Amino acid sequence: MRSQQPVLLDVKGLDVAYGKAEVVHGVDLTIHRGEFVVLLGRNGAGKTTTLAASTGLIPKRGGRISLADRDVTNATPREIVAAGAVHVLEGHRVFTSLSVEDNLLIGTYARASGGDRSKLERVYSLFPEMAQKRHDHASRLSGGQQQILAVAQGIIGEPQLLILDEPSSGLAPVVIDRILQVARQLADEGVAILLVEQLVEKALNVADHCYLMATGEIAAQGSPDDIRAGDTLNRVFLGGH
Ligand SMILES: Nc1ncnc2c1ncn2[C@@H]1O[C@H](COP(=O)(O)OP(=O)(O)OP(=O)(O)O)[C@@H](O)[C@H]1O
Repeated sequence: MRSQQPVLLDVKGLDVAYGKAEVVHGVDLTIHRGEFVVLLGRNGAGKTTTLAASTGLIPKRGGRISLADRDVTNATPREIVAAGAVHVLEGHRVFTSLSVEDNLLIGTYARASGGDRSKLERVYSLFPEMAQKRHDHASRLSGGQQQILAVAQGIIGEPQLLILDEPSSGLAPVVIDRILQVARQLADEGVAILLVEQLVEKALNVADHCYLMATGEIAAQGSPDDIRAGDTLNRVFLGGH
């Protein structure tokens, strides 16, 4: 059964176009408080575009978006962050000329807790390797470590909704598992998670609810078990939908 918590993010009838090419058509997507939602689909299905339009990063052609009972359809990315949603972008890189710790502190400025050092310890306990490297320049981190730092930068702002666009890309399997585990832990603590992920089975293992996207539309939704049970996964990933 789907979460009974109140709806946190409500996307209705979202249409997005790049120039004349409409790539997202009539997408409806809801996330409840503390729910872990995964958005799956083949390359080019429109997942990243859906996230970016939902957080005000790219313009919408149509649709309405509400976040924590506020209409944020026309809100700027900054207003969306202030309303409680932090979006960690695909392939996000950090400020390489700053230390790990300064990069994290920037994350606290995203929300009202700006500059609050007390938030650092929590993130260091989730990602101990960041604690070890707290005084290193982010340029000295590997690509994978920078990716973890980007996720940590999102978490430290204590969002109500954390949006993660392919946080696993380029990471070793063991690191991917850790990031997904941390995201699951946050959801258990009441933070809603919206994850876009190519690693279908790993994502289904941690999510509460799944949306499958194909050619700019929601092709199916359900619990991970529902999604595994039907032929929808094959249809969306292998078929020509
Ligand atoms: N800036 C852009 N300008 C024009 N077309 C774009 C732009 N970004 C994405 N597209 C096109 O929009 C469609 C949806 O892309 P999008 O990146 O949202 O898909 P995706 O499901 O996130 O794929 P991936 O898993 O590869 O990131 C694709 O056909 C893509 O080529």
